[in-house]
Parts: sequence; structure tokens; C-alpha cells
Amino acid sequence: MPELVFFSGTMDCGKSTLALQIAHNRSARGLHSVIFTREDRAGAGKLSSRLGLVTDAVEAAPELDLYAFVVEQMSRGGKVDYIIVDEAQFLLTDQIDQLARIVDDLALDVFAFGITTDFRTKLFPGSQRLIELADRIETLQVEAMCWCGARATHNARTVGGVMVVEGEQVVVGDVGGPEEVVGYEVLCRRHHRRRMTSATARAAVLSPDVLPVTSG
Ligand SMILES: Nc1ncnc2c1ncn2[C@@H]1O[C@H](COP(=O)(O)OP(=O)(O)O)[C@@H](O)[C@H]1O
Ligand SMILES: Cc1cn([C@H]2C[C@H](O)[C@@H](COP(=O)(O)O)O2)c(=O)[nH]c1=O
Repeated sequence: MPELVFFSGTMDCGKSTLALQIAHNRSARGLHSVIFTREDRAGAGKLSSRLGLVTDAVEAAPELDLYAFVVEQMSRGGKVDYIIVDEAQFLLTDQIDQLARIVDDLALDVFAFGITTDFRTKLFPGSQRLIELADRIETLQVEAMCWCGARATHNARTVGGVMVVEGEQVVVGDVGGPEEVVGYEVLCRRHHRRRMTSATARAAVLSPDVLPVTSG
């Protein structure tokens, strides 16, 4: 049975790498994919992994009907065996419904990859719809780690290394960049709740505790 599978995890846990591996293994056996992505860091129409691999993809802009796009490809004689979608959290809920229709009406597997929650721990609409519709949800096995060594489960947005909780839901960016710019850091829930990034934890260790001064 064809399936809609949602591979989810934090940022930097290997989702795009796995998407590229699935595409590689299947294309080595003569299977043809349509690869959709949206707002990849490498630019429009690219699916890139931090391991340095990159492939061309179809930019799933908000106005693109993914079901109609695949039907069009097939009706022109294009061979389509399965679909890959990266950065699926950025898709509109209607576009996730179109993916489910691709599975059900065109009998194609759809492998969607994305983060579930934003920097405020709220579900992205695209991810919420995937959780609602997917046949299967897979958590990636390579654990991203918090600075404390625990499994990272949440994505923090940082400015100058300090976690922020205000701002637009979508700001394309990366982990591990220079601290002065807007970036991201993956944290365990405990440290996300305490807004403790690696930079603020370091600063806390360096500054001696200030004892309360009592008079008299
Ligand atoms: N220099 C490196 N050597 C080995 N593995 C790396 C290196 N840089 C990144 N990675 C691996 O790549 C993963 C990120 O892969 P990527 O597919 O870009 O993640 P995602 O799409 O989930 O954000 C990291 O978790 C790490 O396992
Ligand atoms: C948490 C969070 C992330 N983003 C952006 C940042 C990146 O461009 C992508 C995630 O890509 P990855 O391949 O999984 O690292 O999402 C965002 O726009 N808003 C957020 O809250």
C-alpha cells in the first residue's frame, strides 16, 4: 500500500540527508521521483544537506498545487514513482492535503521531511496537518544533542547567542553560525524552558555568583 510518511525531528538531525539517501537508492534502481522543497537554505529549487550533498527540486511555492503538478508530469508521459518533500513544515495545510491525495488517488509513496515545532514550541501548520494525515510518523534515529548532552527535542531561535521568543514563525537560518546573527540551536526541553543556550550557559559558568549584600 502506498503511504504518506512524515519523517520528523529537530533541526540538524539528518532529515535532508535521509531524503537524499532515499532518492539515491531508488534512482539507482531506475525509480523516478518528484522532489519538492520550500525555502531551503541553499536557495529556491534546491534540497541540500549539511553533509554537502545537494540536488535540484521543485520549489513548492504557496500557489503550487502539488497534486496537479504531479498529474501534469504524468500526463505528459513523465515517469513518477514516488514523491519526496523536504522542509514540509513550510507547506500550506492544503498542500499537505494534496500530498495525501497523491498517495490515495495516484498510488504513490510520499516521504515528507520536516521539523514539527517552531522556536516557540508551537506546531507549524504544515507539520500539524502531516501529523493529522500521515499513515506513519518516523522519528529520526540520529539524535541531535543539547549542549548539556541530553537529546535535543526543541528548536531555539537565537540572536547573539541569546534565545528569543518573539518574531515571525518563518525565518530561514542555520545552527552553529556566528553568534551575532539570528540563528538556531537545538536544546532539550529543560533548557528550552529555561531559555538556556550554550552561550548563556557558558556566561553563567564564567560569572561568579553574586551573594546578597545585607546591611548591619
Ligand atoms: N562534518 C560533518 N561530519 C559528519 N556528519 C556531519 C557533519 N556535518 C553535519 N553532519 C551530520 O549532518 C546532520 C545534519 O544533516 P541535515 O540533513 O542537514 O539535517 P536536517 O535536514 O535534519 O536539518 C548532523 O546532525 C550530523 O549528523
Ligand atoms: C525552529 C524554526 C526553524 N525555522 C527554519 C530554519 C531553517 O531554515 C528551517 C529548518 O531547516 P532544517 O533543515 O531542519 O535545519 O526552518 C523557522 O523558520 N522557524 C522556526 O521557528
